[in-house]
This record gives sequence, structure tokens and C-alpha cells, in this order.
Amino acid sequence: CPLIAFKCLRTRGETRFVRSLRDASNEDEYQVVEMKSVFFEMVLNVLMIMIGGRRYYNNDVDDSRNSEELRKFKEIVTETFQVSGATNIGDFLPILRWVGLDKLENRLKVLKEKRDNFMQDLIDEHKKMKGCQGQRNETLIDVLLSLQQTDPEFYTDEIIRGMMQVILSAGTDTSAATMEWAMSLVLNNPETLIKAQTEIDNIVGHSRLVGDSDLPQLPYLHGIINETFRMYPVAPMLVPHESSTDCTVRGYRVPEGTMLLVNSWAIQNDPKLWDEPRKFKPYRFVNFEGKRDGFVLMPFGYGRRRCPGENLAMRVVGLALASLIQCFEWEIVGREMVDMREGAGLTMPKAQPLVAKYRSRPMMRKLLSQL
Ligand code: HEM
Repeated sequence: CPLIAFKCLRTRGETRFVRSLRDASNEDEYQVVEMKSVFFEMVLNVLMIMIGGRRYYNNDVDDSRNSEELRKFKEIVTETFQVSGATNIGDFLPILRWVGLDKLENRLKVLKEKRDNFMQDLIDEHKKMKGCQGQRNETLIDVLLSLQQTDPEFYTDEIIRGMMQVILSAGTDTSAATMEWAMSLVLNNPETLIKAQTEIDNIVGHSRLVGDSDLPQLPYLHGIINETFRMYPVAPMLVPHESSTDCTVRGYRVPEGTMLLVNSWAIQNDPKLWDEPRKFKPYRFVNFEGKRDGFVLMPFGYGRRRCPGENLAMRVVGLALASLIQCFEWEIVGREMVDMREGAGLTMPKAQPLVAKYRSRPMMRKLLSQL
């Protein structure tokens, strides 16, 4: 995935995420934190830093953006979420479109215009800064603009805006929701949290923050992530596909234009394929490798249309969880287990946002104070 090449920018976003939790924490007493927005803002920041070189959440403003730009960005994000899960009455009663009562479609048009203007301002700003690349890290917009020079007919501003938009909409909620499910699972299974902490302590120690290059040495952490994907896939029906021509698959005739939905949740929780499928057992993934080919685990889909962001997502999710586990102690709030019910939405969210208690680990305080 070419996106993971923006390592330096991405790491900036991830370190800030740990720093902001450190700032809100108290060394000795546990603090309560609502994790859904923490994860969402972190992923959005990481992606926006990679795309355009700036982040838009947290109050300790560092980049040269002004508050008006920040306000616009937050407004666009909030509105996108309000409309993306909504039912469009005009899809069922097309007559409403002709009489102009299709309100959702109108809202979407206005939102698209706002979003396009925002993205275009960022692109124009990068065009003006051309030639200063040596003084700052190269962003995705810089790369796409250099491709525009060699292939202007394909890499138009409109295509670049579309790419920025698709990365944000396909990458943010999916990664953030996966982290929230994973943290909820480890809080309900504290022995897994201790095992993951021990693994990170043994491999990374306490004098530096876990980094990209440590991830392949952390099989138990990967077990936690894969087990989360298996039990709570954020795209449980993957994404609908349609056959472009008549075809036959394993004896089944599939006419042209048939919509195909893959129920990956059912496969990943099938007792014929998995031992005690509703039990959280990260160890089942240690030495799992070959089984992936059997289509038993497919959180990112398969084939030509599989998720192009998989490698990036694995790093962002892996590093975020690893740093939370390395730096802080985590506990459930109150006596009740974390509520694991699923809510409705485009990407399978938790019905109740995760709220947890945390404080910095004594052996990590020196390092945290230096971040
Ligand atoms: C945990 C995080 C993620 C999960 C679970 C996930 C899952 C998926 C799934 C299931 C699909 C549909 C595959 C299919 O049609 O069979 C998909 C498509 C896609 N994903 Fe992801 N994704 C994640 C993160 C990301 C990120 C970070 C990006 C971009 C930076 C991204 C970009 C895309 C795009 C552009 C598509 C559409 C691909 C196409 O239709 O050709 N995803 N993703």
C-alpha cells in the first residue's frame, strides 16, 4: 500500500494521540475517557496529516491553519455522518424528486460542494507551496500533484479531490470502530490485556514508544486484532458487488446485474469452522497464517476489489492499540462488563460508545513526560 510510505507524517499523528491522552491523565488516579471520539479523531488526524500535512482535532494548535478552516472541517465531518446513515425517501418514492421534496439529495449536494471547496483550497495551497517541499514532509497531495504534471488528463483536480474523499470516508470509521471493539474486548478479558502488555514490555521495553518495526514481533497483539476482526467485523456484509455479465460459480448460475452480498460475519462465527466462535481467544491466531487462504477470515474482502487500505489500517490500528497498552493501565468503569451489543450504521458500530478508566503506567511515566 503506497500510503504507508508516509511513515514520518503518520508517526507524528500517532505520537500526538498518546501525548493528548497523557495530558488528560492523572498519574495516580484513574481518569474516565470516552474512547469512540478519541479513536475517531486520532484516525482522522493521522489521515489528514498524511493527505494534506495538517490535523484538525485537539486544541493545542500547531500548524499554520486558522480557526475558520478548523470550524469548516468539523462541520463537514459532522454533517457527513448525519447524512451517510440516513434513509433517502426519494429512493423509494421517485416522484418526490420531481416535486423537489427530496431533501436528503439536496443536503448531499450542498455538502458535496462544501467538501469540494475545502479539498480544493488544500490542493491550491499545495500548488502555491510547490518548490518548498525540501522544507517539509511530502504529503499525498504533493505526490498526486506531481503525477498531475506527468499525466494531466487523468490526475485532474477533481480526481485528486475524489481520492482524498474516498480515503477519508473508507478509512476513518472502519479503523476507529475496530479499535473501539478491540479495546472493549480486552477490557472484558483483562488477562488478554496483561498478556499483550507483557509481550510489548519484553520486545519494546519502557524507554521508547512502540513503533512500526516492532509490530511483526508482536504476534499476540495481532491475535487480538484478528480476533476482533473475526468477532466484530466492521463490514459484516463486505461491500455489495454486482455481476457485470452472466456467469456460473460452482454450478450456480448468476445472471448479469445480480447483487452479491457476502455474509463474512456468519463465516467468521461459524461453529463448523471455529472452535467456540463467540469466545475471545487471541491465541487461536498464533501460527494461523495458511488458513487465510481458506476464506474463513476476510475483514478486508477478497479479490480485485479487496480493501486497498489494509496495510495502512493494520499499522494504524496496531500502533494505536500497542501504544495504549504499553503506556497506560486500563479498567472497566463500574462493575458491569462493557456492553458488546451492535448498533446500526454503515460500519458496524457499538450500540453504546466505549467509556473506560485509565492512568499512566508507573514505568512509562519518564518516557511519557518526554513526548
Ligand atoms: C480496519 C480498517 C478497515 C477495514 C476493516 C476495511 C474493510 C474494507 C472492506 C470489507 C472493503 C470492501 C471489500 C470488498 O468489496 O470485497 C473495503 C473497501 C475499501 N477500503 Fe477499506 N477497510 C479499512 C480501512 C481502510 C483504509 C484505512 C482505507 C484508506 C486509506 C480504506 C480504503 C478502502 C477503499 C478505497 C475501498 C474500496 C475499494 C474498491 O471498491 O475497489 N479502507 N474496505
